[in-house]
Amino acid sequence: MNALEIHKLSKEYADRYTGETIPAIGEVTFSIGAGEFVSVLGPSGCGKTTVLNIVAGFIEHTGGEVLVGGNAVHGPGPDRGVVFQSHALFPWKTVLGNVTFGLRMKGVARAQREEAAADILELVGLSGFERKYPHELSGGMQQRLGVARVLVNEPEVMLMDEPFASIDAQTRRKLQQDLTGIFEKRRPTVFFVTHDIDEAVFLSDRVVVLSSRPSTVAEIIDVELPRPRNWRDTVEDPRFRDYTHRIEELLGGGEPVAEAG
Ligand SMILES: Nc1ncnc2c1ncn2[C@@H]1O[C@H](COP(=O)(O)OP(=O)(O)OP(=O)(O)O)[C@@H](O)[C@H]1O
Repeated sequence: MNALEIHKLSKEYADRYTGETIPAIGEVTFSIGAGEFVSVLGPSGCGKTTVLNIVAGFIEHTGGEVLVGGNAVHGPGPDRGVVFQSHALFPWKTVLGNVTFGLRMKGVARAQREEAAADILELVGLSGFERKYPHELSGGMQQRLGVARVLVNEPEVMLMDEPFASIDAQTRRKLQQDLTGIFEKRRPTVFFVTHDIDEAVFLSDRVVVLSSRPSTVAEIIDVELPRPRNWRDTVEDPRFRDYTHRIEELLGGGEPVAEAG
């Protein structure tokens, strides 16, 4: 069974002033297998965040179906964990308090939640920072804490909406590398929204490219690059450029790739 199934999803917004109907998502169908990393890319305003927010249960869809672990989505739930761009950490809680919050809500005993938190903090490179507060961490560390906080709850699907968008280019590369390492060790199911083609190809098993609004799936690219991945080796693989060129073409921003021969 797929961890996430999106079937003929559509969404219309009503314009707040005119009441006019705005079709945001035309018809989108794709699925994500358990333990798979799938990115969604598309032109600005095509509805990527809308799809993610529907899967998260933050907004209702107009048509079609979204299933998480076989159950229809009609609101937020603990089977989905969202990593926000702006971290959404609790500023008054320590690193440990932020990571264990979800487990506490689920009634997991203290010893068990602290053990789970220790594992996750080790995985994301935040061991030793348990007693710090979010404001004492760098932007990159806060982002890793955001990932840890979601991962520790072992959601059916982890949703990430441009988590690195507000981070400087240098740190961003490092965080992408870290996220790949975390993914390869834990294999969560990830639905990742991004504008960055290189990022999508580097991180993903598959990239879903959406058309402009009202969006449909233009193409799904299977990224057959070996894991474990690191930036240096991955960009040197000629297939990496083939994938990014193909996506550029689909988004209408790149030169057509010359036919071989
Ligand atoms: N609450 C809303 N009311 C009306 N229209 C909306 C609302 N939210 C989004 N839209 C419209 O729906 C379309 C899709 O928006 P969405 O933010 O999902 O796109 P996106 O692909 O994530 O955009 P970007 O690439 O710029 O982040 C846009 O045209 C947007 O203006």
